[in-house]
Amino acid sequence: MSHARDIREPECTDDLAAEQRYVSMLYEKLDELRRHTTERLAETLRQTGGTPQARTERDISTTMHTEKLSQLSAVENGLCFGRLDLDSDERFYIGRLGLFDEDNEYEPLLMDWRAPAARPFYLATAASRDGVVRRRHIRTRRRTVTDFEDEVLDLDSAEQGSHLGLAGEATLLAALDARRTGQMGDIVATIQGEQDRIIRSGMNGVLVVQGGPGTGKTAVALHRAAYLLYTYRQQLTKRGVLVVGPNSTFLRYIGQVLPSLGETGVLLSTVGQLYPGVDATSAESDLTAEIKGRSSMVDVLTAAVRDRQQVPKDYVEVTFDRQPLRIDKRTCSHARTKARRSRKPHNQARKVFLREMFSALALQVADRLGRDLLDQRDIDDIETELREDDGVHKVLDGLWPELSAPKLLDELLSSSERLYTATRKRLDAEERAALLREPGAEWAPSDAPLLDELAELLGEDDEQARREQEQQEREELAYAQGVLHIMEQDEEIIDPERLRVSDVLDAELLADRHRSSNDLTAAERAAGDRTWTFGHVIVDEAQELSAMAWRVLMRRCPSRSMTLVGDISQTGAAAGAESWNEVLHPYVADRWRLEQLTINYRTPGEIMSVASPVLAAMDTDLEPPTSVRTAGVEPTEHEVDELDEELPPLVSEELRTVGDGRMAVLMPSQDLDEVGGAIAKAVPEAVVGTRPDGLDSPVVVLSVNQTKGLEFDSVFVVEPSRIIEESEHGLNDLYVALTRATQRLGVVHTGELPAVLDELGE
Ligand SMILES: Nc1ncnc2c1ncn2[C@@H]1O[C@H](COP(=O)(O)OP(=O)(O)OP(=O)(O)O)[C@@H](O)[C@H]1O
Repeated sequence: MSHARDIREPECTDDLAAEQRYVSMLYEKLDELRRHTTERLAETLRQTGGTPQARTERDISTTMHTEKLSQLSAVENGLCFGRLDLDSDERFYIGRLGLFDEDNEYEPLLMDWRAPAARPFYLATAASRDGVVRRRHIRTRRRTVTDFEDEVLDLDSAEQGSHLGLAGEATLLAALDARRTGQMGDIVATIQGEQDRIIRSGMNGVLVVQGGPGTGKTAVALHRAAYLLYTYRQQLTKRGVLVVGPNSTFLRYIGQVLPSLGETGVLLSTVGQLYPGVDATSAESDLTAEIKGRSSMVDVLTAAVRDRQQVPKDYVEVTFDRQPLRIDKRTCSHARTKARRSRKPHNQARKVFLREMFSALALQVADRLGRDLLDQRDIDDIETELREDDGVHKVLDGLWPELSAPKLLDELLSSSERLYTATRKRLDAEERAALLREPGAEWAPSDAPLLDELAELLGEDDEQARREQEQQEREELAYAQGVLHIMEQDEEIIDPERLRVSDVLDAELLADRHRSSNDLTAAERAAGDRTWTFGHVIVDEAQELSAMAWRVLMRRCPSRSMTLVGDISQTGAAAGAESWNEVLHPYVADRWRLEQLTINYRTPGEIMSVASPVLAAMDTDLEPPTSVRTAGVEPTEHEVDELDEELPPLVSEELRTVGDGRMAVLMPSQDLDEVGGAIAKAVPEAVVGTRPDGLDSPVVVLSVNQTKGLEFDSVFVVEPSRIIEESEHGLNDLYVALTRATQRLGVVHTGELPAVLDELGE
């Protein structure tokens, strides 16, 4: 039972008509705003520039109008979804953005859901009304009002209240019962009280949101991003917001939520994409990922870098100025010590090493020529010649090479000698063997944090970056000159009398325009810049991150303004977290706040009865979340002899029941190729693994760790015993798999069911 009381009486058709009139007026307003913004944008684009300042202003206006337009088109569906009637007889409509009546002193016509005054829509209860008499949930399809649900907040209705204290229960349940589409939708019309408190929590410091499966952690995290961007727009537009998710399938799944809320200034990334230019997705064993995730890898990488700062055993001889020149151990050791003592990163300390070496070698040459006969200028000349000598350079490059993170890591992981030198104090032989791989092998997700760490240890070579920037500017100018040339030729052919392009536009101006048309949002610029620091960082499935991944994220967020959402009982990664304190203590000690979500919106009661004993079997004191609803369907159990033969027909049959919904078959990763292959052969709609089209297909076959954060109308969990045995966090994995379904669950197995699923057998 809800505390919602439907007060629609016979006059409700009038009410519906009245709401339709109001909502239609809002859409007219929206159309008008779109027209106006389109005109302004066209006007701005027509301006040719003039002074640099005018050009900058034009570019800013262009970006502003373009963003405004995409925001206005994003709010088309469900523009208005609520109404608040207050004690004061005032009435507010709540929606996806704010609309005002310019002709009437900017009276609010529609209040943005994030505005402080809209808050009672999510929080007011009969016991704590906050001036609200009635809350109305308005449901629309396209621009038509189809229905509404009223809650009258008085003590009478409080007595009938739902024990879970849900707001807009009928609207909420309708949203939860809807078929899944393969894309996560926003929940802006039905955010619940405990979620709202998290969404609107202040931006400073680290906020951890712990919640069991289906409690809306992902939804809350994304709505929080939208709320923070609205409330702290100035700060956050400049630095951007980073949202980190467990894999690219998940990012595709959540990709539409923020745009549907009109927010585009957010960078979505996996850990494997945090090092610019790399999309690390290659598979690796749990052991390898776990070792690479350890914080002691910092020492390993430091040792690997030092190993590349060599001195000769005795000496190396090169010919300089037709005479032999000895580059000896003592000189090199001295230069290396000086360079290391500079405490600069490797590539910058290299300059110190070279300076020391060239000056020592110049003196050596001067001695040979007779130093008494030379003055300082002569010695400087010798040094210049040494610097320009390829032979000398080659030797010094070998002793202290300039390194890039990808090159060093690749050379380290593909050489057993280098690995031994860097890890002998930290790893045993078996662990070392787990790290060894082929040269040039694809990067795995756990490599990205190592690349980032190495980039820190190596340092950027600014000179190189500057040279590249200058080169790029020269190329842009040459390109612009080329464009002008072609345009002029065309014009000459068409009309020699006409005003020529070059009369109004020179190449530099054109190049400049080309550059500024590359005007990127903070999120886009951040994606290509390893040293970018974000205004706020949100991590979903945060329990999966390794110690090394946390180091990268903390570097990206020196202000420590972060929201971390996750569930310790769902930790699957071998390098993942056992407790939030263990993760955060090294960075913020105990200065972090914890919020908990307790209501499960996804998994129906019948399925949670099967999943809860799995949680109870783990070494945790976490409670399972309370399901908000039942589905009216009991989970099923299917014992089979041959998976390859018997599973595909079961899947086909289930697909017929699911209709136009989505289904997933989840299994141990070791079975994915064979059993997945058999399903794909027999069920043409099936997609196996994390192909981009997987979420759009009626049925997808995934391993458990590929299913993190996702949900489906119906789920088959295959071989639960093997899921438990397959990894160190096997029970957690089974718990994740069992809690992915919104309606129906089937468990398919060959041998005995594990004891934790006794409930199912009964
Ligand atoms: N207030 C709400 N109104 C409507 N739907 C909601 C609400 N809260 C959560 N949901 C829905 O419940 C489902 C589960 O939410 P979500 O995926 O955010 O949970 P989660 O805690 O991240 O789950 P997990 O940890 O198991 O991945 C989603 O379909 C989401 O849209």
